[in-house]
Amino acid sequence: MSDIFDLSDELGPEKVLHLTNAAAGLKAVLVIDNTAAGPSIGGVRMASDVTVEECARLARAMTLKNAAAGLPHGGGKAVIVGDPSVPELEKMTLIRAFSDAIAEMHGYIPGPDMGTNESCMAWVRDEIGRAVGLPRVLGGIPLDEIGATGFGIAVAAEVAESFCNVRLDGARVAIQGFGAVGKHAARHLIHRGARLVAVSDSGGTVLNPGGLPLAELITLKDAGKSVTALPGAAKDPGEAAITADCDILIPAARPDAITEDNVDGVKAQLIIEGANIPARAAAETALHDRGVLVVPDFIANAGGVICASVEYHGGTEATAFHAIEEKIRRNTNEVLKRASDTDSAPRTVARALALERVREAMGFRRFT
Ligand SMILES: NC(=O)C1=CN([C@@H]2O[C@H](COP(=O)(O)OP(=O)(O)OC[C@H]3O[C@@H](n4cnc5c(N)ncnc54)[C@H](OP(=O)(O)O)[C@@H]3O)[C@@H](O)[C@H]2O)C=CC1
Ligand SMILES: O=C(O)CCC(=O)C(=O)O
Repeated sequence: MSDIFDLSDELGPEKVLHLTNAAAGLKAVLVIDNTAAGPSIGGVRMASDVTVEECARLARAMTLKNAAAGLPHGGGKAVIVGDPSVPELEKMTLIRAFSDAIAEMHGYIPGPDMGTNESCMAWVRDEIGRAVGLPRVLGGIPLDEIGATGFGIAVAAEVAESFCNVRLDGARVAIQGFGAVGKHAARHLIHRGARLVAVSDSGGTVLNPGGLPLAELITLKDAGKSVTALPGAAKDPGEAAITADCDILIPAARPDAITEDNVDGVKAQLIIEGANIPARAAAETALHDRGVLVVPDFIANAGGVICASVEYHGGTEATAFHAIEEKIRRNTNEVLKRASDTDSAPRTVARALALERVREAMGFRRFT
């Protein structure tokens, strides 16, 4: 970064905080991007190689996502440097130290993201009194456990059927990342007639053109194993899910999974972005130019934050699913229709729609 304000533009970030606590081994970053529409909501990511830039890009994605979904919340995100699979006591210490460090940052409401879950959010709430994606016993709606985002992905895919040549019934689906988003997206797409042909996690990829067994894959993950432990499937140690022979690709892991280097190998005709910022801009442009329909992250994966917002405002699980279905169906349809009418990339249209809402909200502030 050549200038410390390189990350800034007219929207934000409002705050970029480095949080450290040597005694607890804490190294974390919080980015509150924009709070014009209300206090920011966004997940807490725990991974060994997270950066300030990744956090800022994710926080901006939340600003756009929350605005596109019409939520009374701005965007923020936090990252904690660390291995999410450390023993529970170690993880709890880190999460509690992180919570303590953000206690006064009332413009940020933490939720779960990669490497954190409902229990982590319970520890955050215990420390500072605010968090979403809480366990049921605390009155929360455990958004990862119920698969709020995966459900929204399937709704987006259903809408996308009308804008491309892919039919969910019989479609071959490849999923990168088999965590909270990936496995529930798989479940809901299979329910709609699709066949899972490739799945990956950090251990590698398993492939079977005849279909992979969802229940067995989930059992392996629940037992702390990699999907590559599945017997009887072809295996690849790397990122073969991205270039697998399939009709629908769901990237549901880390940012920048689809790049200029692998985009030519992508065979899917429809990509529903489950992860945040899973494709480099140039790669997404190349896909659009080739006629591949890409439903952008902040439209397709809004299920989690819609659920989080419903929880924060006292709603029920049933209300959350209703809101996810209604908002994602309407937004995906609006974005894909406008994109088709104007021959534009869906992301261009979606961004304009979200920015319009953020700017309108900013117009009500004393300092806009
Ligand atoms: N949870 C939610 O509601 C939402 C999540 N998202 C985004 O979706 C993505 C996934 O989140 P979530 O499912 O919650 O995270 P989880 O931590 O539950 O799962 C992440 C999955 O990705 C896998 N993974 C990590 N690195 C790689 C890699 N290089 N190649 C393939 N797989 C990999 C992990 O493997 P392993 O199991 O081996 O660790 C794990 O299966 C993130 O980008 C997140 O920001 C977006 C909206 C909402
Ligand atoms: O607040 C949450 O945990 C869910 C929202 C989120 O982080 C996301 O959509 O990426």
